[in-house]
Amino acid sequence: MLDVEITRLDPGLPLPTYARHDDAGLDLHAAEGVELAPGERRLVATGIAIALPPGHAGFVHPRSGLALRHGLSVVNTPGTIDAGYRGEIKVLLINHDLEYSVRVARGDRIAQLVVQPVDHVRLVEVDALPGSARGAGGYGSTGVTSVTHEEE
Ligand SMILES: O=c1ccn([C@H]2C[C@H](O)[C@@H](COP(=O)(O)OP(=O)(O)OP(=O)(O)O)O2)c(=O)[nH]1
Ligand SMILES: [Mg+2]
Repeated sequence: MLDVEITRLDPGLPLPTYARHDDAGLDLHAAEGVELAPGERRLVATGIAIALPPGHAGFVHPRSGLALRHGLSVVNTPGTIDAGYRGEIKVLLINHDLEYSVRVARGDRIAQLVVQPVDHVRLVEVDALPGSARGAGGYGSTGVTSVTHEEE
């Protein structure tokens, strides 16, 4: 278990917690109530600031239940929290629903923060890269699926 220092910029909110003990993400609370019209995005405060240890980063992920039920997600998913960042963690919410507004109340758990170790790499420039089975293949190179879209 890694200790991460946190300050509450909004003492009226509970600290983020893992909803279940082996969950990957700490649920982040909204520090303000907001209403998002269809397609609207809004930067929402969480009332906390943290000091991640060097060699780590935090990633702000959407919550699947809110995405499924309301189309509520994170624009820049996952948002990146740098180890050196001491400002307030904010969540860039977006309402993907085409019809309905989404209302978020202060205190709602709007997103989840996953803390992970991250490597720094030293880039070594070469004339040619080593071969691999995949090579430059991508974008469905391993086969097609039965997924379709409606033709105009
Ligand atoms: O969802 C997010 C994403 C970022 N941040 C904060 C923490 C992060 O360390 C800082 C910068 O984020 P990022 O590097 O993604 O933004 P940028 O556009 O590259 O800005 P900068 O030039 O400040 O790095 O903003 C958040 O609070 N929430
Ligand atoms: Mg940046």
